[in-house]
Amino acid sequence: MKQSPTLDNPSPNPYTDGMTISQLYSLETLNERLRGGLIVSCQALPGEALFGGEIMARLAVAAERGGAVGIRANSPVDIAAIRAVTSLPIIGLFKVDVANYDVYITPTVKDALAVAEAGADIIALDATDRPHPEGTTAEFIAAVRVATGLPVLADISTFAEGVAAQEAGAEFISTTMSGYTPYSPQLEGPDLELATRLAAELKRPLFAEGRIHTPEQARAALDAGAFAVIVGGAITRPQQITERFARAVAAGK
Ligand SMILES: CC(=O)N[C@H](C=O)[C@@H](O)[C@H](O)[C@H](O)COP(=O)(O)O
Repeated sequence: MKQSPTLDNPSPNPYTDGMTISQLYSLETLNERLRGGLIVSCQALPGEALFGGEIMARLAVAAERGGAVGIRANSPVDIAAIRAVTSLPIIGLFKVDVANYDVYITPTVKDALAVAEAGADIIALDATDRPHPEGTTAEFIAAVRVATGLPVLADISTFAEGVAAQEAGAEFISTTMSGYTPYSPQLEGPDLELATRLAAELKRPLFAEGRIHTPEQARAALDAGAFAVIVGGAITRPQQITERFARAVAAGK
């Protein structure tokens, strides 16, 4: 039986074999491994109680043991720490603020290269129609694919952005940004309507992501046609989970 990697007994790390940017998985293998599965996003920003690569690595190990088929992670430090303890596919991103721009998920080619060098298998980036610091959204997607040699996951907020990202060459599309651009619906739960419409339209795999808070919602996203689901806060952000419980408890006072 395959032993789950642990912090004390990590998986072999292909990124220490003298390679900088390398592809652990072919696109075909990534598709096979991720199809129909749960990807767990392990993220904490500076200022959050769980911030730090070692803690994110522990969350990733817990997610793998629980049945996750992939991990989504932010920053080269966190990605490298997670890469050292798991061989699950990693969707990597780098949240960086750029002056005068609203986009912050892997906004430049330099950020994408840092994510690739840390050991990510897929580069997640903002593929909304908002201004990007390095050319149009389509030009940026193409530049990241060429520079890193890795597949791109386009974080979009609308149907049109999803279609445009596929046309620009993105290998995967995710509904990540629905609710986080001023022109997309501001829903409390997941945007399952967007997932349904895009899954029916796109040839490339569509991930449902954003505010999936229950196993039932995750299942509903797959039933709506999503290729896989990405769940973050509901699994890995205890402060958010506590806040929901605390609100519910307070409501009964
Ligand atoms: C909008 C944005 O910046 N989303 C980020 C993308 O990486 C993360 O903060 C989210 O946690 C992730 O998308 C998963 O979503 P949720 O935590 O709701 O399950």
